[in-house]
Amino acid sequence: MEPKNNDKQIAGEEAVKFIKDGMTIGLGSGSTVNWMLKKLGERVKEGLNIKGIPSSLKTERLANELGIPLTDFSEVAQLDLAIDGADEVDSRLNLLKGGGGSLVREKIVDMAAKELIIIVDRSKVVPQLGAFPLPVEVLPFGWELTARNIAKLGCEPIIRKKEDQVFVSDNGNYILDCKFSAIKQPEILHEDLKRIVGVVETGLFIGMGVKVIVAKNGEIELLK
Ligand SMILES: O=C[C@H](O)[C@H](O)[C@H](O)COP(=O)(O)O
Repeated sequence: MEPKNNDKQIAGEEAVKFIKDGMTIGLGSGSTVNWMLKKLGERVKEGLNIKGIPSSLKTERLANELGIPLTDFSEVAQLDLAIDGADEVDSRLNLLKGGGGSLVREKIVDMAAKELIIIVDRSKVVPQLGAFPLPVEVLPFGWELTARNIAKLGCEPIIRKKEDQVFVSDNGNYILDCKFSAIKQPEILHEDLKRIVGVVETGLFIGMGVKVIVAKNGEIELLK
């Protein structure tokens, strides 16, 4: 059996086949996207003419190292394509994202794209979202109160930490990882969370009409 990392690489590299000359591309975040960026960097060196908008500072750094030209929303109103990873994909192709803490910028970038391709290994495909704790980005001010209000929706929010320090997102905010027993109605949960003052965005990406490239044991499957 191929190691899982290889499947991330296979899914990432497959997505680059959808990138055409002249496109403006949303560049997602995470380890699977990093494989896509490496392949895209090679294509750019060979002469492919594209511009990307990164969805995180990490992606921006890697894209710069790889020589991928970048732009931003002061110059671009709509992206031709966005390519992003996910932590879970359900049977209706709803997504749970934000394991790396990049959910807000990812949602802005992904929603600005005419087409969104999600790249995952098979372990991310689940019948129902929610085994992975749902990342919710919140304002630092009063985050404890925001967390108590979120808890009323049926979860125990945990403040995300990195090396014993509170994790701070690219936007200067905190992330609450919210473990619900199951997320049966993601649309409703997303709306309920967004009504809580202090919540910036949730990691639920619902009904975005995505194509999903799934790699399993070296084989590719396309879900849409
Ligand atoms: O905030 C991070 C993003 O939503 C990632 O796209 C997601 O966590 C998947 O990451 P990976 O490809 O590393 O599993």
